[in-house]
Amino acid sequence: MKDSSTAVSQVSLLKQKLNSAKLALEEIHKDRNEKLRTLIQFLGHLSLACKGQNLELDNRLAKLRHHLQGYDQIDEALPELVEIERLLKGQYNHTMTQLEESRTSLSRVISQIQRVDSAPEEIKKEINYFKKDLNKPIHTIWEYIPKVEQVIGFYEHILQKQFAGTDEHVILPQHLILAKELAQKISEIEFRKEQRDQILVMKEVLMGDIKLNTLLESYQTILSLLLNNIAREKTASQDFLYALNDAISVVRDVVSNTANNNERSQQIKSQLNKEINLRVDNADGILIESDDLNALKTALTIQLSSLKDALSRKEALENREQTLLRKSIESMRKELTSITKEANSYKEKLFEHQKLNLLDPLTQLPNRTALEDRMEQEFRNHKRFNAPLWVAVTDIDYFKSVNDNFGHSTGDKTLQVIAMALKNSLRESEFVARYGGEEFVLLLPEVNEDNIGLLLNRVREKIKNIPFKFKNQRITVTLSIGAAQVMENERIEETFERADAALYKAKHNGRDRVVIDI
Ligand SMILES: Nc1nc2c(ncn2[C@@H]2O[C@H](COP(=O)(O)OP(=O)(O)OP(=O)(O)O)[C@@H](O)[C@H]2O)c(=O)[nH]1
Repeated sequence: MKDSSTAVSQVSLLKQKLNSAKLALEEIHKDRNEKLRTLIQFLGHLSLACKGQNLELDNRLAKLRHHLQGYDQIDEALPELVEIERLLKGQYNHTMTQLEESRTSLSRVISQIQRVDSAPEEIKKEINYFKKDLNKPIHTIWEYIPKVEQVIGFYEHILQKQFAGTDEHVILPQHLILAKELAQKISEIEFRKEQRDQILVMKEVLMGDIKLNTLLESYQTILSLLLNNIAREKTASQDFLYALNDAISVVRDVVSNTANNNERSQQIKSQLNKEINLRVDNADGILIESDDLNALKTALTIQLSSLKDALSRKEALENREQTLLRKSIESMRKELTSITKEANSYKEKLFEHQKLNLLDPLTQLPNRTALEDRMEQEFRNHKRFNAPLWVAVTDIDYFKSVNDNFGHSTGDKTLQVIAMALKNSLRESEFVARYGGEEFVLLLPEVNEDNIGLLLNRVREKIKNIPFKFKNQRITVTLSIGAAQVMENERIEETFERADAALYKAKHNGRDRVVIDI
């Protein structure tokens, strides 16, 4: 009985121990599973980090993760671990060799950059430091990447500098057209005497093989010359206005001073008049009242001396007044003379300017604006007097070849000679203007239909016979001319268009001829 109860208690003790052993085992399992999970996670990250570097390593890491999923397969995982360790070592050596190779090629690149002479000094210094630093070994790819970035930075710097310094931008056909147009425009603008040489040089450059930068610089220079001229004109008119303003203030001061003086004089004068009247009244009273001649004499003498005194004060006052007035008039006259002079010179300048605005600066012939004015005027006369009026448009033949073969300045001189010859071949009442480029327009009033052909052919022959000699070569320059007469109920602009169309025909039919639109 005693034994059985001992056995029961022993069994119960053993049960207890078994239970607690079970619990402890569960605890160990739990702990192991957690550690395995962490290990698998770690392997997952490791696989990701190594992915793509070595295919075998990738596979083995995946296998290892798989083995570790089950406790039973842990033993199978051990040989995998040894293999992975071997592969990792190999991978490390491979990476180190690659890094060393990359470091050597980076050194080569940097030596090449060092050879770029145009590199800025500060960059050259930085490159030197960088090259020294590159002698130290590189252990990881993460040390290598910033170095590559630095080299790219050096390249960028040098390229930027080179692009900024270069003026070899590509010049396109439209740039050349712009350059020619600019040359043309500046021949139509009147520049100041001291600016003309600069403009001539610029024109020559613009007509030649120009670079884009030079074209931009020319635009900039012309703009600043024009702005400078505008500013000068503004200053001239401002100066005149200031002078006018000063003169007006002086005159206003003189007038107001004179008015003040006058007022004061008037007051003194009226006092003096009162005093004089009083003295005369007193003298009257004395004459009436006095019986004694001696007393009368004495009293009158006193009154007369006071009267004399008042009169001489009045005279002095009037003299002073006159002097002041003379002075005022004199200073006003001076101011007016000076302002008249100023106004005259300003008027002259304006007139000159107006004249210049109507003149073509190269040929000194009336320009297109002047032509438009004259056309209106001639058209009015034609309407009023019912007299014939002709418009002739003329253009130099193959003028481009003069420029191309002998230079633009020879072209300019040719234009000047032809312009003069055209002007000299016309009568006083006739008119010629430079319409633009190598085109001229003639207005011919009072020429009848029978004579127009003769007249224009004479002009054409005259130009053809000018003995031009360029580079020791005798050159004949010819004109093509188109003409039309103003018809009834026609605007002069329409006549112009018909004359222009006739010129086109003259060109088309072989040039050096006159075509009249009838
Ligand atoms: N030197 C100079 N040349 C000018 C001026 N204005 C226009 N030209 C030139 O005149 C030439 C006109 O050429 P085109 O319109 O081709 O005519 P073209 O050579 O005269 O030939 P056709 O008119 O067909 O007979 C261009 O080369 C212009 O540059 C100027 O003020 N000075």
